[in-house]
Amino acid sequence: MRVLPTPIPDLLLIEPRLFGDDRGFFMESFNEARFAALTGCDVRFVQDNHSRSSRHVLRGLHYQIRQPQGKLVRVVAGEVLDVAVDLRRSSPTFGRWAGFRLSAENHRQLWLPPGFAHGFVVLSPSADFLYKTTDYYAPEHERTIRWDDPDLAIDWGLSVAPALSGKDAAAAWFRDAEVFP
Ligand SMILES: Cc1cn([C@H]2C[C@H](O)[C@@H](COP(=O)(O)OP(=O)(O)O[C@H]3O[C@H](C)C(=O)[C@H](O)[C@H]3O)O2)c(=O)[nH]c1=O
Repeated sequence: MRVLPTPIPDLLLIEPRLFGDDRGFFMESFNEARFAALTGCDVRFVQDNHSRSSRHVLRGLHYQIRQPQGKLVRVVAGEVLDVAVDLRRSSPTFGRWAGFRLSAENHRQLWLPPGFAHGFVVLSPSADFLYKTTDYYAPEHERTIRWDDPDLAIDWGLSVAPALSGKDAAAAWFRDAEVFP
């Protein structure tokens, strides 16, 4: 397992160690002790999620303002552009975004600590997105920010309009969003 730095210091890109042979491959997709040793993050995951989306579906930007969730995300089929936005007002990278291609081919994972908005857009015909969270889903605390917010100016690499849920189509502007201290 390798931990790669990102433009936002607390966001970590993780490359698990792959053991390939003539049958295919094996990898430990998560190892608590190794994760803690390599990231310095001693976390407890309480929920595993799995979503499947077709090309150009964009889910996000989502976060929980209370019971904020740390997320360890990965793709097991297809490819996405995964985006995190720093919503911690005290952070030197407040309002900054960073995007990473996660795919079944590169096996890369992204660790987002609590305090980030998260979203992804599907680049392949379909994508299966798996992630662990450090707190439970709490819809009453969920907040959304528009994918196309002009102040964030996220480059999703899209040449067509994304497919959004009603909730995401009606998301808040970043300037009006509740953020973290
Ligand atoms: C997130 C979640 C959803 N649900 C139910 C609620 C809805 O009836 C249905 C679909 O929910 P939603 O449209 O919010 O799903 P996504 O758009 O994939 O939301 C997720 O997408 C972005 C990328 C994230 O980072 C968050 O983890 C999460 O907000 O699943 C649950 O029962 N438990 C859950 O943890």
